[in-house]
Amino acid sequence: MIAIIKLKKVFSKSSHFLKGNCYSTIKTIKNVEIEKIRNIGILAHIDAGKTTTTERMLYYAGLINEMGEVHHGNTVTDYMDQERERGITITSAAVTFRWRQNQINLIDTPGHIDFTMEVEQTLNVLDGAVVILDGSAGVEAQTQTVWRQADRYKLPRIVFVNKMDRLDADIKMCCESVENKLETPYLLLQLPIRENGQFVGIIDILSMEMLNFGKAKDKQVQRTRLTEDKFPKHWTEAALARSELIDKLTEHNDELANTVITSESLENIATDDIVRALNAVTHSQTAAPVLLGSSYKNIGVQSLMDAVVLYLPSPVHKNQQYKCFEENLCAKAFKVIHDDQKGPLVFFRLYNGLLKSYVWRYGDQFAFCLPEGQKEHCTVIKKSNVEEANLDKALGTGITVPEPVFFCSIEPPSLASQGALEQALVELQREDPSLRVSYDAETGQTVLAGMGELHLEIIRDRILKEYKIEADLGPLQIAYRESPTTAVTDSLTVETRIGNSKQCITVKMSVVPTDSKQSTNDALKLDKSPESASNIASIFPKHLLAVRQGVDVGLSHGPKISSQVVNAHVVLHMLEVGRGTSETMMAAAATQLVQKLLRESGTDILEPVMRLEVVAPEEHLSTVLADLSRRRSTILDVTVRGKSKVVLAHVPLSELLGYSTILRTLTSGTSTFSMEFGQYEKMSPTDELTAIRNVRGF
Ligand SMILES: Nc1nc2c(ncn2[C@@H]2O[C@H](COP(=O)(O)OP(=O)(O)OP(=O)(O)O)[C@@H](O)[C@H]2O)c(=O)[nH]1
Repeated sequence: MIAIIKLKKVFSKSSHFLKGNCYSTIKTIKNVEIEKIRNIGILAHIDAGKTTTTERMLYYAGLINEMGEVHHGNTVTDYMDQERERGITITSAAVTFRWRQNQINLIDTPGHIDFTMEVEQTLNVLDGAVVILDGSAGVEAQTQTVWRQADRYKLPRIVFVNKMDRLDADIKMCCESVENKLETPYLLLQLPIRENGQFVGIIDILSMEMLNFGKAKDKQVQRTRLTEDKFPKHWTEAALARSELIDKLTEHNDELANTVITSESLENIATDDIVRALNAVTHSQTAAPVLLGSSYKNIGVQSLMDAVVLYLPSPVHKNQQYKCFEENLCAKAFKVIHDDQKGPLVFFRLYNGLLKSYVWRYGDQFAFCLPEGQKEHCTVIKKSNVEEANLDKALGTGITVPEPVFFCSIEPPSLASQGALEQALVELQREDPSLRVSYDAETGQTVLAGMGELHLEIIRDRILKEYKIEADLGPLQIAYRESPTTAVTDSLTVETRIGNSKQCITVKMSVVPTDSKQSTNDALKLDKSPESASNIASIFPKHLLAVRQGVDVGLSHGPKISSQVVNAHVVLHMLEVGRGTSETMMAAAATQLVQKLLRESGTDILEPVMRLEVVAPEEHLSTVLADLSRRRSTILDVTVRGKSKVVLAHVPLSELLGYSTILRTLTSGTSTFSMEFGQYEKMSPTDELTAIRNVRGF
């Protein structure tokens, strides 16, 4: 049995469709052969039309009777209040529907970079994906990001070029952008039909048919065979595109290449042979099939659903990786949602075995949820009877949690609501690993760190609406980092006397700058040199743990602006602890020494630099460039996209606060932008001074 299972009541607050329908996946699964299941995600740049396309799919599958629209705030998958109000997807939503005897489990994902964590969690459990492009924009910045993410999970993909009804839509440009920007050969399967400039239908170049999708609510697609005498223009175009497709496919598929060699002409190649080759090529991810349409105008969505079934893999392939579990149950948790009554609910995909109760692996822990009605909801299973090596191979390394680049303090409206706020933050953080919550002992404040302005704004909104707490958010601040400039070594001895007992500790450590690519998780290293070896070997594990914790605290506050220290290792050379010395004191001594070392070494401030893409009409290009030059930016490229110019630049995040309003004002609302985190970069001395002044508030 395999499924993406959504647990009961997840959507109970607002979704008309999902009410009472929550176990449907499990029920239908029993009647569907595994080869007929598709676990897919919809991925794209913001506003390409993911939610609109999903809504059409649900309608054609017969799951809903009316199609919702994003601008009416009534789509099935944008179910949160914040999504409906803002017309954007914030959280992934899973829906299940039947399509021509197949079962499609589909996850609609957010396009905005601030919610990239949602995409990452989702990709972890999919078998394939539909990547949607805006027909007038082609591959955009966030498309490249999600494509790279999908590459990491080796997901077979098909591309759907949406918004072909727009006058500036250009299928050729879109295909070329797939090849150039995603570095993936495209396999174009359809051509647009335009009448008086209007997009009215599609030519299927495999079957050599014209597809007419009728009026808005029609579910039937009318197919008309293309013949040379009746439709000479379309026929010629389609015949040419078909031979180009076969030609390209033979480069990636030997079986089709052999068929072509033995066949008299390309026209004789059977559609089934092409479909088989397309299926193999898509699975191997050597090229991507491209389909087109306009979801909003209800053109092409049924063909896209057919393509999902034809070209994207069933779970069978991935399941092979989990055979090592034999009779054991294996499932991968990918999403947690909090329900008012039931507490945390976990979405997971089941790979192997039989589901009797709920089991998941989250991070490096296995958790086992007992069936409903039993008090104890969660127990951690420390050991599995599956070999660790097999387990890691099957489950992979898990998701990558992006670095937060913004933070702000959060305070409850009154002391009485402190507990409720803490609980809300625990729950929100469990749902969203890209939200970090910490306590700053120096200021006594709770600090939220997140992916962007919108991310933290949505968190505040959710605290207000879902938890009814009017929390105060401090001003948004940039998450700077500090890195040590030189290696330094020092030691520290601390002695205290409480009553008759004396506590004493001597510790010697170094702070060593490292390459930025080296992980700073687990920053403490042990000195393996002969002089230190015997002392290090004699340290009790619990003492080492205390030192490790102390080092982490020491690194969390750099000497310049109290920001996280990165690109550093701390090497422990020696630890001597007097009898009766507490672990708290050991940790405190380690913290004190690390901070002393950092002061001695001195630190550089690093700032987050974003990859910014601005799409502006030609007449506003010079204004946009002039403004960017005042923002310490590096212009990487300026390209043409239809009638617009696309500017790609590296810009420090601190220069982009409130950029959406600025760009709107500068270009009278005609331009759009998107940005993603690029890297941390060292600041110049003058910029450092400005940053220090800003952080310290003078
Ligand atoms: N002209 C045109 N507009 C479309 C089409 N499909 C979607 N739209 C519009 O584009 C806007 C964005 O559509 P969505 O479906 O919300 O896009 P999305 O990719 O889900 O957006 P996010 O989830 O917020 O990233 C909405 O106003 C849609 O009505 C289309 O085929 N043609």
